[in-house]
Amino acid sequence: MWGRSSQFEGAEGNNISKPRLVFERIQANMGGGLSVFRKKNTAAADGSEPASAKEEKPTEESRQSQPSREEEKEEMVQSLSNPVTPRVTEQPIVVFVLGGPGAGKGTQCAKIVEHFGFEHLSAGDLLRAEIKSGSENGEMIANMIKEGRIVPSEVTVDLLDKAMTKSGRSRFLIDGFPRDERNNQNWEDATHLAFVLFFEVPESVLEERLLKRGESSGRSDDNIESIKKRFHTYKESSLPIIQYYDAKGKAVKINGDRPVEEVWAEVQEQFAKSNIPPTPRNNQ
Ligand SMILES: Nc1ncnc2c1ncn2[C@@H]1O[C@H](COP(=O)(O)OP(=O)(O)OP(=O)(O)O)[C@@H](O)[C@H]1O
Ligand SMILES: O=c1ccn([C@@H]2O[C@H](COP(=O)(O)O)[C@@H](O)[C@H]2O)c(=O)[nH]1
Repeated sequence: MWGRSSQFEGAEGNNISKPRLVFERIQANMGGGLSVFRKKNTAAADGSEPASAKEEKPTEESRQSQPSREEEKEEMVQSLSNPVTPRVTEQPIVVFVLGGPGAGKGTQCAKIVEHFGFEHLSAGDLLRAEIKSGSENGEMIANMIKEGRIVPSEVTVDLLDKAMTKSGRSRFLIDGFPRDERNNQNWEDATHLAFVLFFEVPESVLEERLLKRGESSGRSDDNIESIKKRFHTYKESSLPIIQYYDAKGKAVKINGDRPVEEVWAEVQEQFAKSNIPPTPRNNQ
């Protein structure tokens, strides 16, 4: 599918189903934050299966307590005219930043933040912060990261969701997510996905970069055992997501195997081509 041959070729015929965009949009002023993720039918933190359809069937009582269409419309009109919460009038803009481990996602995101006023949310950073916070999921997350495995979607989307809400911003660079089909299915269309930046870098170069970074990063997964496992997970689970977005015409492939400034020049071109206005960070 990709023009340039890469060591990271996804599994042949991997058929990613279209995300089911069915979760009700919960906007900031409609009770409880900017929730952009579908929260139903996600796996539990221990990886167990979601609640059964039976459990989710509405009862007569719950049906009666549901607002009618008219009530919902009225609520929406009121929320739109509420001057305290103007954000509901626009969909948040999202750019996914994907690529293999060490492809330069974080490096380029830092530059994009400076020039284009995005909020940078690295899923990996959020998970590492969760470990440090002493959360009950900390040990499980730490193990998954060391093993190069993907943390249960519910945990990651919850962290992203909270970070988006807390930021109070309207344009987001989501770095290192979605990483597999489950992550992708949890994404809700309350945001506008502008495009997906995909940094393509040969595996040998990635390995060299990560080992170098490991000399000072202190990351539990910047060692050769973890790196090999991360590459495996990337090829098996993450590349098909990039291919899915490519098929939708959303992926922008960038050769990341060049000096940082050369990569950055192309990233800038891409942002200039998109219709996202360059807003300085403090004007958001
Ligand atoms: N274009 C580049 N050329 C050479 N080295 C680079 C380039 N971009 C980033 N690096 C270096 O490679 C390492 C990995 O970069 P970075 O942390 O930005 O990657 P990443 O994709 O965010 O990684 P991860 O997925 O592991 O979080 C860092 O040490 C960084 O300084
Ligand atoms: O959506 C995500 C993002 C990350 N992980 C886990 O974290 C590590 C490190 O991620 P980086 O993007 O390299 O910082 C990754 O290998 C996964 O174990 C995740 O599970 N889900």
